Amino acid sequence: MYNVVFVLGPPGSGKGTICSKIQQNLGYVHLSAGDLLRAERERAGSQFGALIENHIKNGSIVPVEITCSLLENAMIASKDANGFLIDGFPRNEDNLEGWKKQMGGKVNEQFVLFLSCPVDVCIDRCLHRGQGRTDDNVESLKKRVETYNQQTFPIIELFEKVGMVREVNSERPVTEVYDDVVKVFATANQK
Ligand SMILES: Nc1ncnc2c1ncn2[C@@H]1O[C@H](COP(=O)(O)OP(=O)(O)OP(=O)(O)O)[C@@H](O)[C@H]1O
Ligand SMILES: Nc1ccn([C@@H]2O[C@H](COP(=O)(O)O)[C@@H](O)[C@H]2O)c(=O)n1
Ligand SMILES: [Mg+2]
Repeated sequence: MYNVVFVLGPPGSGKGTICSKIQQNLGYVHLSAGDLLRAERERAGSQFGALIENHIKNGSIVPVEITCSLLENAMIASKDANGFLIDGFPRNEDNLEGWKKQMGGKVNEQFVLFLSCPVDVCIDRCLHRGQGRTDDNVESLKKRVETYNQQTFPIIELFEKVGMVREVNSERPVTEVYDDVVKVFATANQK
């Protein structure tokens, strides 16, 4: 059974940055739902390229059947990992229900790492990220934040109700954020 940690937080809260450090040091494999969708968008012959780009530009959420299959295929391709960091998923009810349907019984969900950071700081980070993302502009960011507030935060609250959320304030320098995240993993893995 795969160990899974969901990593959630507003756009630009530092999910990818922290996940890549955990991957380097703790042996978890980092799977970013957004990165997998961007790779599928670029894949020659994909039937989903235009649909994915439309959702990404509008900050809306791609149907779970597409995203969950990309995640499961990536997990199968790294089946010897200690565990997986599922970055940016589940983002809404459709994601959560689809995941349960497709992955229920196949995974051990350890906890949800919630990187909390004020939205104005997050937006500023995205606008200065310099990766040429088609959604790092003021118009798309407004929509992404709205989607986060209306659809993703309620999912975090659902996980909170069942005691699965570990919140780390990611407004601080990366080294400080990472130190706290390592403590969260140490506690979870000593059980
Ligand atoms: N703690 C931090 N302090 C300052 N800058 C940070 C911090 N964490 C990440 N950054 C920077 O902010 C930008 C966004 O970080 P990152 O891509 O990790 O966020 P994300 O949560 O994955 O965003 P998205 O949801 O848009 O994919 C990057 O340029 C990154 O270098
Ligand atoms: N579960 C998800 C995750 C992402 N998306 C789409 O990708 C965009 C970028 O995601 P990042 O995590 O890389 O910021 C996001 O705004 C969505 O359009 C998705 O549909 N479902
Ligand atoms: Mg990211």
